[in-house]
Amino acid sequence: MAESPRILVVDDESTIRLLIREVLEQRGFQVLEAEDGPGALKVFDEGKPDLVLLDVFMPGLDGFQVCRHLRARPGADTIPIIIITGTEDYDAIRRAYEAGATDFIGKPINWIILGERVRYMLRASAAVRQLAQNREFLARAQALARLGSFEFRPGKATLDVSPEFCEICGLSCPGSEVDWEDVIGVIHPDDWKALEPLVEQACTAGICFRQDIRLVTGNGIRRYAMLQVDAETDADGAVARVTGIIQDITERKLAELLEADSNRILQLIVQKEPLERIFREVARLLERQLPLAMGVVCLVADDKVVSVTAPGAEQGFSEAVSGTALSAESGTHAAAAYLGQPVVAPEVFSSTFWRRARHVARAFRIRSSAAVPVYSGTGQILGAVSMVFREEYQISGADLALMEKTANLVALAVEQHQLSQRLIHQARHDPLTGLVNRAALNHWLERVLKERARHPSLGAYMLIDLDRFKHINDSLGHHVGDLMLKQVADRLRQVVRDSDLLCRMGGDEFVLILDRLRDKNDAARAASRILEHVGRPFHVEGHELHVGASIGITLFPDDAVDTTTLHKNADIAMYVAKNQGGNRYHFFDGRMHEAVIQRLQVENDLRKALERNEFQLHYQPQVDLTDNRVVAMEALIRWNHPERGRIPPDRFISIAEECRLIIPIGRWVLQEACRQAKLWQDQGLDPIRVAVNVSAVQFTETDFAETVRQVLQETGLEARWLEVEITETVVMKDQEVVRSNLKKLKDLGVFTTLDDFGTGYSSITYLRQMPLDGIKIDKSFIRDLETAAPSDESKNAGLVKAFVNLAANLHLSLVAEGIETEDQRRFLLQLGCSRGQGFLFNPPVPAEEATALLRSKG
Ligand SMILES: Nc1nc2c(ncn2[C@@H]2O[C@@H]3COP(=O)(O)O[C@H]4[C@@H](O)[C@H](n5cnc6c(=O)[nH]c(N)nc65)O[C@@H]4COP(=O)(O)O[C@H]3[C@H]2O)c(=O)[nH]1
Repeated sequence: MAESPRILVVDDESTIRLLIREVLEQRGFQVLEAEDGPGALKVFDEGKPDLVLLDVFMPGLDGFQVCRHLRARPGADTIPIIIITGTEDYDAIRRAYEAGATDFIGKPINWIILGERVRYMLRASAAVRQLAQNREFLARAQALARLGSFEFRPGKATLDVSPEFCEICGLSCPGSEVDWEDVIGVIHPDDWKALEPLVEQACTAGICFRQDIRLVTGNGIRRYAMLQVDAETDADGAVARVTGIIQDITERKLAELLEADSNRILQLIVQKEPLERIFREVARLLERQLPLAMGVVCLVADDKVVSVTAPGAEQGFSEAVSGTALSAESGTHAAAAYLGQPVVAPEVFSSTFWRRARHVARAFRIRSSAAVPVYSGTGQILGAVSMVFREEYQISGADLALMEKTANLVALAVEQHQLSQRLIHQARHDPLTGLVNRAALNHWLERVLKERARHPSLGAYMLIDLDRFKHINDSLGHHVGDLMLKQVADRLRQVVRDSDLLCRMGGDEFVLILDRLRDKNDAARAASRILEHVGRPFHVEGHELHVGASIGITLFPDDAVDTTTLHKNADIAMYVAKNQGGNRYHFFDGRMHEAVIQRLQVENDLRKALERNEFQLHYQPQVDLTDNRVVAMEALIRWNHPERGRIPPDRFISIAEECRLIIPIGRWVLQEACRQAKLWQDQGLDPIRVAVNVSAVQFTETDFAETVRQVLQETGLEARWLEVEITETVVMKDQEVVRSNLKKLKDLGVFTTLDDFGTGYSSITYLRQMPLDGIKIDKSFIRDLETAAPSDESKNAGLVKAFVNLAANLHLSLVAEGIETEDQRRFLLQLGCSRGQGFLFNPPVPAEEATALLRSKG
């Protein structure tokens, strides 16, 4: 049950006090008494009454004074104090109110209404207390929600505002009233432009609105606020009052801004915008979040600050910071990057982080600063994000967290940039040599050609193709080949000037573009230097390797002004250089074109020749030099071209080899020769060996021996009647494959001979290692034998003698080819060579004639 209200009765007359007690206790109140002022204050403090009945006239402290003392007590402002005074004593009544009395009761006291009066006063004071409490709650709630309220009458120069309104706007509002002028003064001018017509409409037409605005307060700190405005109309429909709330939405707005800014920066990163532009946005993001700060983004490399982006900085700031060596004392940016951790300097001039950079701080009026390092995904420090303040500023944990966020954006941008730089580099460069590739060359050349169209000057397009590289690749493997190409690229780099462009087109083909030449001799000199550099021996994994180069040069704009034609021209010139034995350069000449076109024509026709049955085999006998008996037949291919007549093998074999058509053609030769040899046997002729020339390209196919086995099987010829002639270039190829194929042929029972012996490089070691059956001395050694008497020690005679001895030592059969005269035959016999081949005995003839020959001389 609620306790009954306590009433303090203060009167110096004890009878009055008694009477009042009587009346009030009957009505259920508790009564406390005091007979004078000091006693009243004491009882008030101890008894905590809910209402005070106070007589005005008392000795010592009178009622007015007691009333003032009571009101000054904490919590006493809402306690009803009823002054007892004379009814007609208006002066006392006025003074009682001034002293803080709630009401008065006139003397003589009307005892009947006293109780009612007290009860009413208690109820009223409870209501007032409740109201005050509500108001307090509201104010607290508004403060919590950062919500302020205001109202104004249209046309009036002031607004009535709540304390929170003032707090949000940064205004002092005495009497809860503020001038419109002051309010407009804190609204961002751009936002007021948008707001003014809305306020106008609210005042004139009662249109409600809601609007976000920016507030710029005295110390420059911006806040974001949301306004919601409502209008009340009077009975005539005219706007009587406009009320509204203002809410501080800075936190939410900054979070939204942060998200929007971050998203925009991410988009810039994805769009691969320049780093400088992205960093500017990052700095601006920081400044939008912390308007007092200046955002700075630094990149570091080689322990130095290499780039500084600070859009809000005064001129000269970036230059002053750029190049700073990283240390813990050269400013927070350098310290964060140096230490790899966040660094804060609340007071720059006493901070050790600025010890060696105070001049910068002084020059740019920096008072506080903080920085965080920018880490890459792999833990490498890329730079620092920092904020500097021109006022002293206490950097908070939230500020550092914000900087960390932006540092992540910077890291992302840098990594994305590095990645795209790498991709661009990869797309434009040859991974093996690091030189630019074909695509980049075309791009560059097109630009140069366009530029030259406006400002003509002489340039050269130089196609460099290595000689004998394929041989190195085939024999020593791709690994050695690759290392060799790298070394070639390095040597070419030494020759070129900065303004030239060196490119690897693929394989062993390089292009060098020389721009702005004085004359074509400049290009010739460059080509000579290249030949000289590339001609020196290379040392790769213990091998000493020799390659040369064939260089084709074409000039622009003289020969052509487009990339395709320039390349074609250089290719033709290179081809000519190669055909002349390589290790030389050739300038393009319009007449070369015809020759190359012809070559291409041959290649085209060759492709059709097999199916059109245009090949034929001729046979040339090998004879016993003592009695001219035919001991073997060499099959030699002929091409009967429908338009160009008979084309000798020298004119098409190498082309067929280059385009690998030699493989099907060679198989056809093998098949046809075996078929013919078997036919001769079937025709009752004495069996003889048929010798077939096998190209290096064909022989180094790993399944060559298998092809031979199949052909023998298909034609029914016994292996011992087949002779395979390979040249020394074959032996120099991939020796493992060659040895293995020779071994397989030997196992099959096929006879193998080394053709054109003496023209190549085959050493005796090779000969010993290769399971061969015979050698065939090249015709060039036979040519001058006739002029030398047997006793003469002519060079060739000596060599042939040596070959004879070598063959005997290695148990190899020996044949001499190209015997044209009787003297040569005799001489060879004297030297110990008993087998030969040549026009002296018979030129190569078609199969029918060869058959007749066998019939007559077999
Ligand atoms: N000066 C002179 N030359 C003589 C004499 N006796 C024969 N010859 C020629 O010397 C060449 C001998 O063939 P090779 O050295 O294997 O040289 C051959 C061989 O390397 C190649 N060849 C021919 N047929 C084939 C074939 O079916 N396949 C392959 N891969 N190469 C072939 O073409 C080369 C040239 O063949 P051919 O024009 O038929 O030329 C033949 C032949 O006609 C002579 O007394 N004096």
